[in-house]
Amino acid sequence: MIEMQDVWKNYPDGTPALRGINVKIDKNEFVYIVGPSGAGKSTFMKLIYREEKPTKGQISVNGFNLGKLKQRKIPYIRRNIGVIFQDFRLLPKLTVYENIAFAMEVIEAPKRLIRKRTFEVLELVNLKNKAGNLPAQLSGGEQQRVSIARAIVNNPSVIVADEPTGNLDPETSWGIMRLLEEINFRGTTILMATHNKEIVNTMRKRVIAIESGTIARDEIRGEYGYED
Ligand SMILES: Nc1ncnc2c1ncn2[C@@H]1O[C@H](COP(=O)(O)OP(=O)(O)OP(=O)(O)O)[C@@H](O)[C@H]1O
Repeated sequence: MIEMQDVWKNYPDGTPALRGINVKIDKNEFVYIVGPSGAGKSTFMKLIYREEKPTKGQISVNGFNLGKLKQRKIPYIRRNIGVIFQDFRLLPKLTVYENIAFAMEVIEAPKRLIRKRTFEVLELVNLKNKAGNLPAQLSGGEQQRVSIARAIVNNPSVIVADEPTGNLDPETSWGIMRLLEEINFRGTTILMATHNKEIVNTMRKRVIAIESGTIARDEIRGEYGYED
């Protein structure tokens, strides 16, 4: 469960990005974060995976207060939250297999488990046959599937996806959405920031709209609501 109480974020240069966010997201929800460019969506996500800290207010993930988190507990939170980006962010010199396994190596998982689990997620994203390829040898959709495999390999309870279909054509985007739906169905909470009107309006999930750093809308089976 994710909870924010009166969360504010000003960047060091003074830019106000979030202004008094209150929200609760339950285990197993699928939530779209929408809103105009610059509204604060990425900042909202970054606070959750602790890339940024709030200027004011409280954030908790699975009962852990992120503000009071001891340094040694940070790996636990990071492992519990998988992150997916628009530009994939795979390590270019590592193979598909190695990119995924690396996420388990950094948390010092046992070798045998790494091998077993990496093949398991490669199977789930249907890329077993590309295990030995480098990212540059894959299509955009395939690269995004590798990044999804990497995000879920440590069995996180939450996936944060910041415009995961932003660089993909419509058909490939739908493939990614089916995969995220499957992962959600298996019990992972998913937060996805997107500008994709068609996806939001077709899937009809919870929609949180952020405008000028505040929550302008929060609907259970919401719509995209903008024209871009
Ligand atoms: N590191 C930073 N330093 C200063 N200002 C920042 C920083 N990151 C974001 N901002 C500013 O904070 C505000 C919110 O940005 P954010 O990236 O969260 O918006 P967004 O809704 O994700 O936008 P987009 O849809 O274009 O990705 C914007 O005014 C932006 O310029």
